[in-house]
Amino acid sequence: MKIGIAADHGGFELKESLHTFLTGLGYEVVDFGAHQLDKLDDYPDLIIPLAQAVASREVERGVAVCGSGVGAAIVANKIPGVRACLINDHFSAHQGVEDDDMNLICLGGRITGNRVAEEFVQAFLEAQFSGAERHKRRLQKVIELEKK
Ligand SMILES: O=C(CO)[C@H](O)[C@H](O)COP(=O)(O)O
Repeated sequence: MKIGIAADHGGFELKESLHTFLTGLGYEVVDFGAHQLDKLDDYPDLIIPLAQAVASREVERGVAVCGSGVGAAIVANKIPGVRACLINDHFSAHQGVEDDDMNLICLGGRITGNRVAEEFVQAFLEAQFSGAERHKRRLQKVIELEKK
């Protein structure tokens, strides 16, 4: 599975750590930056290219990190086809995929420790959309809204 990752300065260290973790698990990782720590980064500059790559399916899923994960989630969800969420618990990391077909996970580099973040990301990547009729029906309503 090809995974895209991106972070601003608030998420840089966690993104670097997750890059190593994901490579170790055998995932192909596409790093959309930042490629060095720059305290003047603007998170949309890093997260939009990642979100576009998720929407176009250049990468199958995305991991976006900023200081809190909030800005990353806000901007990623502006890209049609992206279903991003800030994740701070293990249950939502997999249930967000199983029920809602979440395709981009957002994390707070100033909130979540590296080891816990690894567990969230692994749960996210190993989860699959259930395909249950009720979830498909709800997802379709989200897709219809996006078209308006
Ligand atoms: O979390 C974020 C957005 O949601 C940013 O990483 C955070 O706002 C950056 O703050 P600063 O420029 O003060 O380092």
